[in-house]
Amino acid sequence: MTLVVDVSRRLGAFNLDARFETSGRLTAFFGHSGSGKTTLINLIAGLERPDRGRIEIDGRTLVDTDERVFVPTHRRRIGYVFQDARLFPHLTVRQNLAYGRLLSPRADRWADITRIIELLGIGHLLDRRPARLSGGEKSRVAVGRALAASPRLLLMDEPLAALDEDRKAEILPFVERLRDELGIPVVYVSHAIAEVARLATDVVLLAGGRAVASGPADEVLAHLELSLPESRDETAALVEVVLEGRDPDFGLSLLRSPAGLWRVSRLDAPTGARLRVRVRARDVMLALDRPTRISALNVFAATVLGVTETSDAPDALVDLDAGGDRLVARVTRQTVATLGLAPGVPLWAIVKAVSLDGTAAPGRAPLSGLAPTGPIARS
Ligand SMILES: Nc1ncnc2c1ncn2[C@@H]1O[C@H](COP(=O)(O)OP(=O)(O)OP(=O)(O)O)[C@@H](O)[C@H]1O
Repeated sequence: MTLVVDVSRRLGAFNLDARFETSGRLTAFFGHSGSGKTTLINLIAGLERPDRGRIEIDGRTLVDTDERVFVPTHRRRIGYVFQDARLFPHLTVRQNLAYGRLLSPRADRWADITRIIELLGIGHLLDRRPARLSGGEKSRVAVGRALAASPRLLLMDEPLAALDEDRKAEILPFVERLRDELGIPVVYVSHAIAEVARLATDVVLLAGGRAVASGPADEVLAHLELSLPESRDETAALVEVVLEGRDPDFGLSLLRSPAGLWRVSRLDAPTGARLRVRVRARDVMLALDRPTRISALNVFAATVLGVTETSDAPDALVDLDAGGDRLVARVTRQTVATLGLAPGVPLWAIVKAVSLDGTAAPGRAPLSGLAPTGPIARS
């Protein structure tokens, strides 16, 4: 799916003026509160009209103010999961799902309800009414009802916002299954970076009503602070690893990626699990000589790909290639000068900590078995 957006919309004092294109399997709209995320998905869903502009999905125009095209919401075939589940309270789960199905024209129905029920793990809830469901169960049923309408695109507006951490952890694997097994493109609104890092294949960053960056998740998050200076500490590389096993002597988990072997605190996942770890720029140090006798366990040979000055004057971001893995380090501009950091310079990257968001790598996810661990593994 390719989603093309170029729209303006004024709401009181707020001006949305966003332009981007995405073909992601799961595109996250990430931005702080009030940045325009909900306004944008309301425009895509057809719940609001832009003052100016155009929205297209796979070449099909949904809105074009110049051409006076406005496809009404019910003809767009877009599923919408709201922050609150908005289930019909007087209907059972089964009837809520059946209602979703009724919304789709017979000829366009691809949704297999049995498969959706299995995928979301809601088979045991079918005869209950929403009042007898937990928050997490309501969210899963709301996703099921949206899918039952055989949408071409699923919009999810902070579907986990009302849930506590345990319930969130329960739902995230289901979102991963949607992304990886159902093949339906998802736009997922969030202001939680760990969720975005875990789920997104692509990211659109919103700030003050503008799309300030968009592209593959790893590229956007590696330069996050260039577009959102306030998210400085979250600037990070995403590294796909395989859990190779456990170090018998010290109980550390061993992760393998093209850069080499990573040692992190014990991770509760099956051997062979494919995971995505987040390596923050602030947690990577650089050395021209191979460091010896240091406390950090994860030291990788790398080459400088580029140096970018940040808006914070003393700092720079250094992009690195570590055997095929992309890493990013934040150092001072003085360090750039002293070490002579420039494209092609070989060096050593010392990783001080790795974030484990209970993350399954997009497209190659194990379906279960990964319980989220503490957020940071010191190494
Ligand atoms: N109908 C309206 N009239 C006036 N201002 C509005 C209206 N709807 C939204 N706004 C304003 O537009 C801005 C963007 O709102 P929006 O809900 O799109 O942000 P958001 O990024 O989704 O925020 P959050 O993460 O808090 O849900 C906010 O400043 C909001 O107050």
